[in-house]
Amino acid sequence: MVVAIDGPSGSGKSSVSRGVASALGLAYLDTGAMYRAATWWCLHRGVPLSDVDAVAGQVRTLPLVMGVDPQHPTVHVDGIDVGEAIRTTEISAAVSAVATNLQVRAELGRLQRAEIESARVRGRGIVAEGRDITTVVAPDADVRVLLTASEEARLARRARDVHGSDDAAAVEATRDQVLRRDADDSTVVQFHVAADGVVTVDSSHLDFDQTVQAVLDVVESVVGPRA
Ligand SMILES: Nc1ncnc2c1ncn2[C@@H]1O[C@H](COP(=O)(O)OP(=O)(O)O)[C@@H](O)[C@H]1O
Ligand SMILES: Nc1ccn([C@H]2C[C@H](O)[C@@H](COP(=O)(O)OP(=O)(O)O)O2)c(=O)n1
Repeated sequence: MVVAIDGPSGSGKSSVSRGVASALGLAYLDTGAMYRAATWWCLHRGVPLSDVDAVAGQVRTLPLVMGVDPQHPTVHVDGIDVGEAIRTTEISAAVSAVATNLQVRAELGRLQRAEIESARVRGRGIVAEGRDITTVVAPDADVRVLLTASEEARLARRARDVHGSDDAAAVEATRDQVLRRDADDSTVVQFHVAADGVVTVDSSHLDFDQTVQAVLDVVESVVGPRA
């Protein structure tokens, strides 16, 4: 089974997808981490992100290994564990420049399809999450979900993650990496409105466990009850 989940920043894609994958015994692919790893690789190699062709060339050499265990997802580039390095504010601020490069999207989309196919062939199935999984990377997925949440809820969640608080100052400090990044990313991929056949789950008024359950309910409604 392939489950595709898209949505904006802070909607809960990564955490909820991991919860769903764990509950169903599926692999888990964080495609945002692949764009972050590509950004890290270009900066590590001194490639200016404004040079579209140089970035695309560098990403074609990306020696990326994604660990797809939902309990312990990992990201290695050239043998280096970059799991923490790709979550820094520097990468969060820079990643849209790489994610809006259409040559990069073609290359990473190819890698993502290969990961999904390899999970399918191994008979394990996978939950893949990002911005264009339901529409471009795996439009034929068995289950397709758009996970949304109000701007207010998304900002508060990210503020708690990054600053340990959701007071006004923390929310303001988070605005760039949530709303500006979504606005930039939206110029090349549409993840605010569900495409045909994609089920919307709005997590604004749900807690984490309720959101995982809501997605599991969608899975069950599409593929039937689990054995
Ligand atoms: N339904 C929810 N209610 C409250 N907090 C949530 C919910 N879903 C996710 N979170 C929390 O919000 C934060 C952002 O979630 P994350 O999975 O990183 O979102 P995304 O991958 O969409 O950016 C995390 O700390 C996560 O635990
Ligand atoms: N399938 C995808 C996944 C992520 N991206 C882009 C969008 C984001 O700016 C970056 C990082 O994604 P990530 O899911 O880690 O972002 P969050 O911080 O969880 O909101 O990559 C994309 O363009 N397409």
